[in-house]
Amino acid sequence: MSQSKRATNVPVVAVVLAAGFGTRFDPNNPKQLVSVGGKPIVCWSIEAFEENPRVTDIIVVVNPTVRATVEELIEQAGYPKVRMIINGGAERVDSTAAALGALADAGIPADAKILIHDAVRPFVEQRSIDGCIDALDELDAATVAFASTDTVLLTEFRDGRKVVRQVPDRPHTFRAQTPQAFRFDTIRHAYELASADPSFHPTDDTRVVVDYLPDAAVAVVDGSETNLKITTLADIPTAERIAAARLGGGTGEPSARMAIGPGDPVESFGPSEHSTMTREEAKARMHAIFAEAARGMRR
Ligand SMILES: Nc1ccn([C@@H]2O[C@H](COP(=O)(O)OP(=O)(O)OP(=O)(O)O)[C@@H](O)[C@H]2O)c(=O)n1
Ligand SMILES: C[C@](O)(CO)[C@H](O)COP(=O)(O)O
Repeated sequence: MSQSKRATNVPVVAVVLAAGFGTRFDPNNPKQLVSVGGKPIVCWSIEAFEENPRVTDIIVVVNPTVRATVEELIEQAGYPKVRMIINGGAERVDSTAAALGALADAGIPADAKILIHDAVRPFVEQRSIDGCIDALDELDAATVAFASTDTVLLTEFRDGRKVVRQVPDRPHTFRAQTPQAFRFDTIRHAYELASADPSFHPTDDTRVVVDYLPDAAVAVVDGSETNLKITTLADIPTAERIAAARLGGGTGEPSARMAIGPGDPVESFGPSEHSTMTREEAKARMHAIFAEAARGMRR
């Protein structure tokens, strides 16, 4: 655990991955744009990080299908921490790689804390976000996860049919959730190593670290049943129930806390988790710092 020397007062950047095509949901109705509780799913996810005072910056990863709408939603809401919207790639891993490239181009410090989140997990708890940020003071990687209540079966194909290969002890099995959090240099290094392997198609970022940096322990941070990933249409009624509970019978409109005015101070990009800037200053800083990355994102 040589991480004890790592700085704690560093930028905390949330990467919201919204570049998927929702093939299991409805490819003609991008799930990240679907409203639950009257609010688009991608907005719930962005707001989870806007509302956490320790998160300094947010970047949103999109695909061409949703780009214009996501841009409009962000513009309308005026999310002050959103620094850039970049194009993702064909698979989730490509979208993460695009975000890491943009952050490198922007000169993000090596020890920055990067929280990578599925846009389609709209109800992540603040305690899980905080847990990730705290865990990175101890280890270079962390994932939110929820203990499995079912026994998990590892399977394989044998003689043309699927059979059980192994039954791990249930107390050791967890369902991976997001955010998954890393020191920037750790996840960059893992992705560099993985990029040399064209047959590697991980569905999450933790696996990239586990497979390519086996010495880097990944902390497990408490998730929740409500940190649901909206995968198919069948998840929508559950999502509506969670949204209703969150909104406490309200309208589903963004909370007063989100209605940040142009001159209001906000927690913003900087070397500190505690620095404040006005929205204009934050935007100006964004343009300066991310100019290079912005050119790359429009490739
Ligand atoms: N090329 C991709 C694929 C996925 N994602 C994001 O990764 C998260 C988790 O992915 P998943 O639920 O699998 O979403 P989709 O890839 O959209 O769904 P499907 O696999 O059914 O196509 C989502 O927020 C999705 O937008 C992404 O940014 N870029
Ligand atoms: C990252 C993830 O949310 C962890 O549960 C998940 O792996 C993402 O996508 P999937 O393709 O639906 O597994």
